[in-house]
Amino acid sequence: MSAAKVEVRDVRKTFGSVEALRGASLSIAQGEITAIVGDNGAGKSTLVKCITGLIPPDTGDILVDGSPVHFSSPKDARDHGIETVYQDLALCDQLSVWQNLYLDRELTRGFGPVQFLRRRQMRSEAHRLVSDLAVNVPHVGRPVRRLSGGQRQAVAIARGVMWARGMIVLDEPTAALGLRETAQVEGLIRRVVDAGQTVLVVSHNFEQVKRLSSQVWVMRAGAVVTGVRTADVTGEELVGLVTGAITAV
Ligand SMILES: Nc1ncnc2c1ncn2[C@@H]1O[C@H](COP(=O)(O)OP(=O)(O)OP(=O)(O)O)[C@@H](O)[C@H]1O
Repeated sequence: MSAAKVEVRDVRKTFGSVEALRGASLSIAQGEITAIVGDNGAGKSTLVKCITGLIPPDTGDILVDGSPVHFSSPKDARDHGIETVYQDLALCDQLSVWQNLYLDRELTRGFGPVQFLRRRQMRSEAHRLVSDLAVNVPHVGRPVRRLSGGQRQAVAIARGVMWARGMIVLDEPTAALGLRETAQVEGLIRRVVDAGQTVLVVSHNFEQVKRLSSQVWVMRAGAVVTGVRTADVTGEELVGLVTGAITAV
């Protein structure tokens, strides 16, 4: 299945007495970069976790390409074409770039219990992907621990591109990066969309949201309070929408 288009309708989630989501709704358009912004505690991570199968909503619907889905694990979301790049990146430091790209999804050949890794094929396909996306890594055989923060983020995104069949979710993709590496990762995110994927990005960086996204949803106190085309809003207005100083543009 592919996840070209995702819709969230009236999703609620409570943790004990905390209402993390109190009826959140939004839509994610195919082939675009959609951003979610909001202050600390607004519910962004919780909403993203519901979309990516990490936690189930209490009530409400998530629709993938128009059909309701019920994810009980990230694997369910992946089976629907949704790949997630979490802030911790989930890379294995001692393994190489290509081994990380195939982590837990290694290509094998053989019969029954006797399986061999297709190392050469994985390495060459990893090399092709990294070249096609112009990922800035020295070579795919290099251990990930020897890469910079930006290069590690790029490897994690490339892994998402490799396995996604429709949508990639990026949680604060450049939070830990300097200016130059941020620019490189933003370039990569644009190429992900050029390669036909849909991107959902959570970011605290309003300038980045302005540079990257076509649509932005604003969350406040567990609800999605407004959605605008990014071109129609200034950075200042975005800040106002997030804080509640303004309610519409
Ligand atoms: N596992 C949990 N147990 C209890 N409360 C939680 C849990 N996860 C989130 N919350 C609460 O739900 C609310 C929304 O949190 P969430 O992490 O979704 O916000 P956020 O917008 O992603 O914030 P931030 O930008 O700080 O990451 C907060 O009040 C938070 O404390």
